[in-house]
Amino acid sequence: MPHFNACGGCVMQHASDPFVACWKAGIVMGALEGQGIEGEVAQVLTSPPGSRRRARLSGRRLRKGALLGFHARASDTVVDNPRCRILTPALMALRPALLDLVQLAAPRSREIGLTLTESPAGADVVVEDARDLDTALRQDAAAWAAQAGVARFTWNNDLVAQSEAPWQPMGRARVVPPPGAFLQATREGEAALVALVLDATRGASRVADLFSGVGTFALPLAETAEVHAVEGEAAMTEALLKGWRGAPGLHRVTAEARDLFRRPLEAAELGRFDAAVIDPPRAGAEAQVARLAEAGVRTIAYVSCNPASFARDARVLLAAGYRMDPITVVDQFRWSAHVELATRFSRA
Ligand SMILES: C[S@@+](CC[C@H](N)C(=O)[O-])C[C@H]1O[C@@H](n2cnc3c(N)ncnc32)[C@H](O)[C@@H]1O
Repeated sequence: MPHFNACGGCVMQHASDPFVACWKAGIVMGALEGQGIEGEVAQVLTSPPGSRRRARLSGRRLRKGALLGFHARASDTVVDNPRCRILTPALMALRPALLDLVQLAAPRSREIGLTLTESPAGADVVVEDARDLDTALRQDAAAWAAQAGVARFTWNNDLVAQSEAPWQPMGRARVVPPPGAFLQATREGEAALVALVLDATRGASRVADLFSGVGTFALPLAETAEVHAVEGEAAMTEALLKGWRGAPGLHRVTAEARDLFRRPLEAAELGRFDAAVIDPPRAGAEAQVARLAEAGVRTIAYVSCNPASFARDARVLLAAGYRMDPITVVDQFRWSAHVELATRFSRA
């Protein structure tokens, strides 16, 4: 653990897996207790080392060379980490090329952001806060992408090169997410969450997938149910629908770009669903959960990346008469303080 003391990506690399699992379960239990909820953590499913297939790193150009890594704890210092133990081997193999990219793209005065996503077609690389592209720099950037062998390369929202569409398997569909779009951080974590969601909604024939992203849950659900996916980013719903159209035989999937904080699905709209999946960002889904409770949707599979907002939303559902199943912690951010979980709420 050579970078454990400095790198902010991992705070618990010195601890055993059972200790970290227990610690994370304790964070969830603490959040529930804070809302006066008695709950149970049934299991903790931790993604293995070397499995993070999506990460946002920072890069800084130096007089000689470059730095590439996560930030130091509570600091804006970039910690260069040539032996990172969390990224996949394919992303680590890209590191020498990425250091060249930092030298090409970063202005002297500030760092750049690099969002890396592994796909079966090759890496999807996005740089942000990079130097402005002129003709010469665009050519250099395209040459970098060709030499690095990345599938797609986006520079300050500008598509510079694409040798192949960086698709992701979602059930039997193939989805090409927009550059930098959200994806579950590890394949193992995604598989665990999909299995939990499918299990929680088993038997449902019409499912609302709220905060659907590019279809991580919607497309596997469409094997057995009609799905209406709702997501804030139109580019993500478009990618989802394109993936669905390319996978004949699935049940009908419809999708809607909608801000679920300001305009949650109303109880009247929710009446036609016998199950809902909800996977909000860290803020939780206060407004949407209130409508789900009002509508009385029978089964709700809740996936959360923040135990505190989850516990607040859980309290609303429990007060409305729902029962909460034991919780599964899905740890895609091993050695960090980040905690994700999934459970089912149901009512008769
Ligand atoms: C935790 S991600 C889950 C995505 C998807 N369920 C998955 O597993 O890949 C949360 C999603 O909510 C979307 N989102 C964020 N704020 C939103 C809002 N106000 N209304 C609708 N969607 C929003 C994000 O774009 C992101 O795709």
